[in-house]
Amino acid sequence: MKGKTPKPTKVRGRKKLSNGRNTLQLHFSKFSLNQYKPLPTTACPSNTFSRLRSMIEAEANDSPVICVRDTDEAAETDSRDCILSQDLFCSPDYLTPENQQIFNCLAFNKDNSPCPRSPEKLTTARNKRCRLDDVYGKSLSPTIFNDHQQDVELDKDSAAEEVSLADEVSLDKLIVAGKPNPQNYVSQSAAALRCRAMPPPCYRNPYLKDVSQKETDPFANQRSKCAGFFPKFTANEGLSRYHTDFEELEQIGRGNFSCVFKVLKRIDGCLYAVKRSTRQLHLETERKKALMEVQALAALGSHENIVGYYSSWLESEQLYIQMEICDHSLSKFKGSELLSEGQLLEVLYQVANALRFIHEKGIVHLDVKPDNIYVKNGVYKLGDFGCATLIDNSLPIEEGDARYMPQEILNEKYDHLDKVDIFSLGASIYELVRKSPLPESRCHFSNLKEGKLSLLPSNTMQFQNLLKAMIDRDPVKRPSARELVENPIFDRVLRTVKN
Ligand SMILES: Nc1ncnc2c1ncn2[C@@H]1O[C@H](COP(=O)(O)OP(=O)(O)OP(=O)(O)O)[C@@H](O)[C@H]1O
Ligand SMILES: [Mg+2]
Repeated sequence: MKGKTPKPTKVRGRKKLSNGRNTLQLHFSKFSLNQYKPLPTTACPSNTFSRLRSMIEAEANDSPVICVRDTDEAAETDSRDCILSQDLFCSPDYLTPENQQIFNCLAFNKDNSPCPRSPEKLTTARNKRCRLDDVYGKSLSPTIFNDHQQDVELDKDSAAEEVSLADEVSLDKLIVAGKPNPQNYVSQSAAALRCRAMPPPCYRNPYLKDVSQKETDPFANQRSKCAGFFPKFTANEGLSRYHTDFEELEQIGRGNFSCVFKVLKRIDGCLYAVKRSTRQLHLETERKKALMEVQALAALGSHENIVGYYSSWLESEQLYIQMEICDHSLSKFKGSELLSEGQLLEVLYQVANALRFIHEKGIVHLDVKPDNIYVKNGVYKLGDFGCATLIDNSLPIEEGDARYMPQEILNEKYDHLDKVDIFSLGASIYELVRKSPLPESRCHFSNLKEGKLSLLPSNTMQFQNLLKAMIDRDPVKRPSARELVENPIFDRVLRTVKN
């Protein structure tokens, strides 16, 4: 079709551009990386490259055929073919000479010409063979890989096989060599590259029963054979997503398991909080456990009184969670500033609202405490879902800070998990009223766990009775989150908000 840009097709590691009528040929087939010496900018053959550029433009404009033959081999090739060297345009980064300046000469970006596209995935036998060659290290100069690296030999029979794409990344056929065959080998770097090509597994979100029934990992078999090859992305390798995407400004918090940083996201210029696990999660079981926090946040979706969740990823075996940034947590008020009853009712109402939302979704928090309630522009938000679990007791339970836990959970009775959150919220408010931290030792806080509150002379009886109900020894007698937000005591709060 006139003016239609031809679709690139990958042939034997080269890019073919042809619309059948107008043809453009570019040959660099003898352009070996070993031979390549970067040209000084002044010595750049600008004529050749400007011709190259005008040919590409002519091709896009459906102009007449122009052929440039830079090599002898090019002359032998069918003039209807149009080949751009795969080595030139589609090499993995580690093959590219460090100081390569060829694109400077092409200056493609100046006129916003599109970047060369990655080759499309083909299923032809020729293509697969070509890729197999790569695995065997034939098509890559051995000098590019480190010769001193340990070689891994491939099963010879597999050389003739047509492999599927999944097979390409399979190391089923790799056997640690007794005697390396120089023809049939793949260096560890190449094997590692194959492993890198595997997408990470899809974890099942246990909080979304209907959506993700099972984990999907089509590469599970191959993955197990790649142990030791998985990349450990670090800042040193320049592959850190954290450092690529964010500018770290300052540390704003630290918990038992993580550090939280105030960061600037480079691409959108906005501030976020990024929480990074302090421990490295070496085992899959550890990773899955840590992931439950983000899975809970993701399953919940957004709510004004829950800290906003944006994204998460694993890097250097640590979990990173990108969240909405808040001003500070309520622990700031412990023992120092006095919060009025009106302010405390505000906290109570908003956090109860968050609890109502999460309980209705079948999730419980299990670590409600002032440290995990954040404030942003006067709005209170529940954060740190590291202990979140399902209300129906179908997931493992790891209770949070023992100071805020009711007796039944310490006795491992998990029948009313939603009421555990109610108790913890009551205990948190009680702590803020008293301005002194709840005692660490068990005997000292046994009164609270018995449902006993000391008198709070500066607070109304209505307020004290509500707190007392929230920390009742019997979980059944505690109000639910819904009953809590519907309590007439909050009419005051709502009236103030409306005004
Ligand atoms: N989104 C946020 N905005 C502002 N500060 C935050 C945010 N998230 C966490 N923080 C701060 O970082 C501290 C630690 O965060 P968090 O409680 O999530 O870590 P943790 O290791 O899971 O803690 P814990 O010891 O309670 O299990 C919080 O108490 C709070 O002060
Ligand atoms: Mg915390």
